[in-house]
Amino acid sequence: MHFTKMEGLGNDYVYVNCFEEKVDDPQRLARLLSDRHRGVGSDGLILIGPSDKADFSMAVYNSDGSIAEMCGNGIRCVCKYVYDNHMTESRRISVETLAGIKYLRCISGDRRQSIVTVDMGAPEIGRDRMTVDAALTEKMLEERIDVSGKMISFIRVSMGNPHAVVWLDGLDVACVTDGEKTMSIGALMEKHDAFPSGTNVEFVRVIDRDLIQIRVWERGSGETMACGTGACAAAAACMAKNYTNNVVTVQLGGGELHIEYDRNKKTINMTGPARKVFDGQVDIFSQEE
Ligand SMILES: N[C@@H](CCC[C@H](N)C(=O)O)C(=O)O
Repeated sequence: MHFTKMEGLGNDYVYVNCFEEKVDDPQRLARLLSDRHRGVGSDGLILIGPSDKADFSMAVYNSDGSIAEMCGNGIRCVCKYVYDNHMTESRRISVETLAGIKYLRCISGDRRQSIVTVDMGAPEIGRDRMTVDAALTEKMLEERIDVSGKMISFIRVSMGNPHAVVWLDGLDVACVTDGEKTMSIGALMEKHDAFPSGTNVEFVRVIDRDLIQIRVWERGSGETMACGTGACAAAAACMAKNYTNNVVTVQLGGGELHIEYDRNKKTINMTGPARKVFDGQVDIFSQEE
């Protein structure tokens, strides 16, 4: 089976072109290929296929094989993949995902790297799934849960997939940045009863009204170098709390994303890089879990 490894800010996935390849058990394949010691090594698997509603479809599997509705860094790479492989001649494409149809524009690029903007749709904030503007007028957006004896406040945000945004102020920094302990809060929140479908967790530090820094514990993949939907969720939560302006730079371990909230459409645009790492070929029958 042919595949391409691609990454956005170090959030890396194995991409398979399902116009040409048949994948019988994508969840198992995701686990096999994502293994950083016995496989290709990635945060998950992304299948690019046909769609009757959009130009292409994208299916996302985390490294543990679980299904995700959407992947922000991954979808920018899909845009680069289909353009570079002449599957479209247009720099503007639509992609069907489990979180709806997303619209993308490849702004610039060469063989190695492209810059892509994605309309990520409307963030839904809090239990009542409010828009950013509606949430701005609300006082009680935050929820509190007991995570292994520690009370953690967070804001629930859906970008089509679930997120919990936690501010670092007031939280002992060591407990989210310190090796295994980072994992413990993120990992415990991911599987907490408060999130029936699990959750991604963003740990946010607001630098000023134009800049935030985040680390993300991803559902199904653990801590990653970057998360596109996580950056949008964190930015939306900051805007809803009036901590930042409507245009914000999000710094992640692997680099920066530019996030813009469109007041008229109520949607978020995300701009960032998409890079090809290498093409490869794998004999999936010889792979064992
Ligand atoms: N890395 C992604 C998100 C991938 C899916 C996520 N782990 C989930 O299960 O929802 C991104 O860039 O958005």
